[in-house]
Amino acid sequence: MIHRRLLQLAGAVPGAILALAGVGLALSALNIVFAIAAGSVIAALVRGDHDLVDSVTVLAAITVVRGLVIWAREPMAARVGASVRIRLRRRLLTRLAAIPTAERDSGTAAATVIDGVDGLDAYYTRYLPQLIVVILVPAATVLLAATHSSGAGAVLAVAAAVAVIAPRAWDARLLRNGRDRWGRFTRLSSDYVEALQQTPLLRSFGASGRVSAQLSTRAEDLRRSTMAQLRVSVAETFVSSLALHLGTVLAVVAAVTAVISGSTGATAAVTVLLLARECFRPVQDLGTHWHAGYLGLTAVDGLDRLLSTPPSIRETGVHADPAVEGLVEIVDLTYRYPGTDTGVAGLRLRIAPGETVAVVGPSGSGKSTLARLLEREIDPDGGRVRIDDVDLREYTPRARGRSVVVVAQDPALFAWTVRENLRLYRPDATDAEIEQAARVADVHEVVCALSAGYDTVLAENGEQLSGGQRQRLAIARALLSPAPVLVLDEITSALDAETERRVMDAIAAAPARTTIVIAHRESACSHASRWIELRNGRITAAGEGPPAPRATAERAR
Ligand SMILES: Nc1ncnc2c1ncn2[C@@H]1O[C@H](COP(=O)(O)OP(=O)(O)OP(=O)(O)O)[C@@H](O)[C@H]1O
Repeated sequence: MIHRRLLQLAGAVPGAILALAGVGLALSALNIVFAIAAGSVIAALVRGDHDLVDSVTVLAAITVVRGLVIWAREPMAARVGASVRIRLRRRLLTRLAAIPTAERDSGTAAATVIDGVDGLDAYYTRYLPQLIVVILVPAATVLLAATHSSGAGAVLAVAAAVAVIAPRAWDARLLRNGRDRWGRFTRLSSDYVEALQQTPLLRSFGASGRVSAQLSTRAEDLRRSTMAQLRVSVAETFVSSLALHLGTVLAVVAAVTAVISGSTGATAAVTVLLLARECFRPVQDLGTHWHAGYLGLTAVDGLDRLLSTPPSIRETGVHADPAVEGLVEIVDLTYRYPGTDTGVAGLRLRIAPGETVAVVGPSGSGKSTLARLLEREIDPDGGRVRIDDVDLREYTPRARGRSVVVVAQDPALFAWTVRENLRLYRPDATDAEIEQAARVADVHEVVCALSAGYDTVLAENGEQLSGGQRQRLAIARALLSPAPVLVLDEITSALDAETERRVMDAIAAAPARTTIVIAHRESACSHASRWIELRNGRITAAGEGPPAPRATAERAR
């Protein structure tokens, strides 16, 4: 089955598929020559002719060349497969990066990017090249067999056609079952990812048993769906094999009948038998590759869905120079989450270079949405954010990353060394600069206490650290960034009052940057020269200096 969408998704593979098909054709040609040569050797033996040195040399040479071709084909197929997988994964990951975190389903995304793409490998590198071989080789073999016995040629032609065409009757069903199975598989993956992420929570609420029962039900659903698919697959293979075996027997019977009737020589029967094998070999191989490759076919919907999810942002900016001053202008900024009435509306704010502005407001008032817009995780429906007179959308991703850094409340850390994590925004930061940033963020002592200090490899998302330690590492990482605009989104929520004061004092004492502090607690805003208050996505109050403590407490309600 040729799936046009899969060909489009793979990109520039037709050349590579044709090359692999060429190798397959060369192998089949060698097999056919071998069959003809072997037929004449056997016929010569039957005739009592023992001068077989030349013929045996030819057979040995073909065997060696065949071995070499097979040896060359495997790395070639592996290379083509790897290049298709890399290209597809790059496209998928680029698209995933443009989908806001809240709209992603990690389990489905992981299943699609890992299993779905892996499943396609066999389709591109085995099935499609073999399809070309199947179109040409059986036809050539039938013609050759017909020169020895027209009856045998006719039988082979019918059997090969049945073996190739009959299983297609099940294709639609197979694809339908495959899609159903893929849907169940991705659902199970999502549930597993979620259960693994939330294991401590589930355990503490005594919900592990319930979730594990739900996982068992989903796993059973998947098993049933897989068995249904296998049943169709077995029926299809049975019909195909029957055609191949009956075809071989009937072709030989036809050739032997021709020999008995004297219309052809004894060599013909042997040659037809060997040619029948070569006529059906590609068809059998196609069946095998189909079963390996159609797993990928069933993933095509998932791939397509991911690739056609509209990105929340389009990277079309060409402004490659990062901002230097850090002048932030928010002009009539409006964003509504799709299908809701929530977000932010008509925000206007001008922040001078080096100024610190606090953004306060009750939960759900739009503070993090503003941070997302400043980071360009999402694009506004109306209005704009300008940094140093350039619209955020006009920066290239690299220039934007060097202009604004957002530190989130629950920052992401990688399973790299502490040093590599800290170098995220500035790969060329020296060890001394890294240590200095860690001291400013009050996390140097914590890092030194780790088994290998700055060379300690963190667990996934820095899970061996406390929430507050992770926050401070993220602050140190942001301080190392050359970006002149820093957005701190509830970064001290996990710190005690004393550590929060030290960290905020140190940030304020660090070289001046434009800083936007989003916080519930007034203690995090003590260095602000101005504050604004958001309610229901709008600026409802503003003032000079840090926000008043009482007012902040009221706002947080
Ligand atoms: N992905 C989303 N899809 C739909 N609505 C959302 C999404 N994220 C946030 N919202 C809604 O947008 C509004 C603003 O949310 P936002 O996260 O910006 O609030 P916040 O002020 O940062 O709250 P908090 O102080 O609790 O972090 C809320 O009403 C929230 O429910």
